[in-house]
Amino acid sequence: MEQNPIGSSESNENNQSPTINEWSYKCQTTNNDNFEQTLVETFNDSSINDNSNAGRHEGHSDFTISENTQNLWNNQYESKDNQDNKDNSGYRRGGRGVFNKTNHSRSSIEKSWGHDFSNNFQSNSGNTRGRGRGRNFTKKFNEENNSFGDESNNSFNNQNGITATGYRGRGRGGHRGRGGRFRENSGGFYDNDGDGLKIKENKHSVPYIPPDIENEESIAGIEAGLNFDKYETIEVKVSGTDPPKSVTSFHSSGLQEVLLENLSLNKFSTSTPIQNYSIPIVIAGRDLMASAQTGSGKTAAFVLPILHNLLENPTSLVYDENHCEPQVVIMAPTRELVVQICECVWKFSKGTDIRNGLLYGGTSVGHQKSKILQRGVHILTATPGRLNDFVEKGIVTFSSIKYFVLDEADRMLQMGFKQDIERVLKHPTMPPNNKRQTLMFSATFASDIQYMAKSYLKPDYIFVAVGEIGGACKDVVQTILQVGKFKKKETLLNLLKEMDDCQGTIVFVELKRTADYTAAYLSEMDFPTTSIHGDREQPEREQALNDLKKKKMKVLVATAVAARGLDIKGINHVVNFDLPKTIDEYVHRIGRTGRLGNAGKAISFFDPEVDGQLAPELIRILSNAEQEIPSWLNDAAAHMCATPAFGDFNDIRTNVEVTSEMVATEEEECW
Ligand SMILES: Nc1ncnc2c1ncn2[C@@H]1O[C@H](COP(=O)(O)OP(=O)(O)OP(=O)(O)O)[C@@H](O)[C@H]1O
Repeated sequence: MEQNPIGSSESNENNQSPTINEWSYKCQTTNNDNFEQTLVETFNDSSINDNSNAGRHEGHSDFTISENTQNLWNNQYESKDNQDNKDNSGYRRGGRGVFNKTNHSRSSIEKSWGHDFSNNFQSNSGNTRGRGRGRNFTKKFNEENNSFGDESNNSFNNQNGITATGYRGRGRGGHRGRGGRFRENSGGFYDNDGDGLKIKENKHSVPYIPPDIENEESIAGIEAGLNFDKYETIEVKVSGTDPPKSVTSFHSSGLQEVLLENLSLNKFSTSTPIQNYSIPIVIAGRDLMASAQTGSGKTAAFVLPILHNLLENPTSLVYDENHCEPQVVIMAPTRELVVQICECVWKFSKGTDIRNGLLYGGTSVGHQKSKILQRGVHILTATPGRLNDFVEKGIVTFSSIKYFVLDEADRMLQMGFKQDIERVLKHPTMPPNNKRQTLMFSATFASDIQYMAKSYLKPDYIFVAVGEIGGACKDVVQTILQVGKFKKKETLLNLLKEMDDCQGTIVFVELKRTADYTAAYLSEMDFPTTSIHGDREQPEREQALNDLKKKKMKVLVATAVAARGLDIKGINHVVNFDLPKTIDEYVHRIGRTGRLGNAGKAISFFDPEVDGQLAPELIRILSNAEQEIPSWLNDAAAHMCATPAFGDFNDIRTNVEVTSEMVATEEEECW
């Protein structure tokens, strides 16, 4: 097994000798002066040894580590500011952060700081420059083993310019036995996670090791809702020569017994139309382009027949200490989505010899490399940037490929990803399309993308469309409100207040900083809120989703990064605080609710000054999904159609003044 890390930045996590009593702090400004101040403090407190993953940050030192581990938490810390901030969300206002030891109980701190206090310490207050005396105690105390061992990330982030970064100690209290984590935030450092991103603030230099897929419970899917039976009534169109006949159930599909057992373990009793059509097509060895509405089970529709075929015709895995040859590559546009797909593969391949691998950015290259090289992988699920990184290094080659799958295929073939997909498909080791099976799935498939996608498929590929291609899920009640930009905040707040319970709400915004501000604002208004966007570090992104899943947070504010594919139980509302640029994106966003026959609600703020060009398409989507169309929207659409510029649909926001740093660019968001 390959033990050596790739790249120098990983050396920290592989250094076996703990830096027991040594703590290094860097307080760096993120402004252009490149001011850097490094504070190095050495503590000789032997009691720290056992829990030396604990770390801390401070702008100015008025903090001392207590005498022993127990005292560390017995003498609790409290933020004076916290009383005012009422922050339960991981978002914090005010940058003073003077934390004093008090005799408060730990639980009171957890309560007042929120679960995420050490994970995401951010000042959003705008007038705290120079006063950044806060510090972040970076490890929560684990009462079970008397040590510090959570996944917090050593960050103190004052948005006014000072960012303290910490070198987490290493030792026995660690995160799965590895060492600490180092965060650079000065703007002058390259990360080495291979996800293709350039210098980016707020990224770990020593990458994150994500948790392994844990258990069935943690990845349990959504349960079928009352409208599940309506799937039967949806019209299905199939084109292509001699398409294999569809089936009517999992049992009649001829899937291997072990897969049927796993289906029943996962409460998949009735198959959905896309599964009924895709399973026989893939089993028969045909290429497939398939479209079906959001939340209707497309993932299982490709995972199950692939697993079946691998089990029916097993071939030896090729791998050694330097490289591996997956037999299946599944690609998807976002990190969180590839994790989810891999979980699906994992739960259906249980009890078989199928080995799964996962590659995505924002995580440790060394860890992922050692994982896939340890035992080889049949099925590799990956984001494009990280996969190409591994391909360029020769760690992954494609000579054994039997299946190539693009989930969210239309997105994968658009700008930002297309080149990466081509690099994979044109790799010298990749079998040509007549020597592999290629499968493409999405809820949306614009005709130009379909046309482009054809070139990657065998000429006799099958096209399956369940319902309207690109249509919205009819189980989502869509409401469009006319809201100008200055009224959005207030309208959002009122909406949340009017809900019986806003648990499970995703608020979509266009800009990363809007995501931060909105999340901070809602937190202050007593709605536990977290956020996900491209500037958040990977552990924070995963934490945000977990917090929503586990109902620690009620609201998730998200950019495009969460628009596609994410399957989270209990999402009852989607709010488009900002409408997206394209109607397809709208369909995917509102599809985060109303999944698998469950009811959902989507409320969108339509700002006539910005969203006008979306009106005609919005009306089409609403009308096809049998939704109410406000008369003012008809007027807006009529006005737009009369405007000569109409038709330049992908360019609807060119009149908005935004700088490149403000925009959550698709590439950045989706990798
Ligand atoms: N036949 C089934 N029986 C029970 N649950 C199912 C079935 N098929 C899928 N599911 C569950 O339904 C949910 C939605 O499935 P999935 O995420 O594959 O939808 P999708 O069509 O890919 O959606 P999107 O277009 O948003 O990516 C998941 O929680 C999945 O576990």
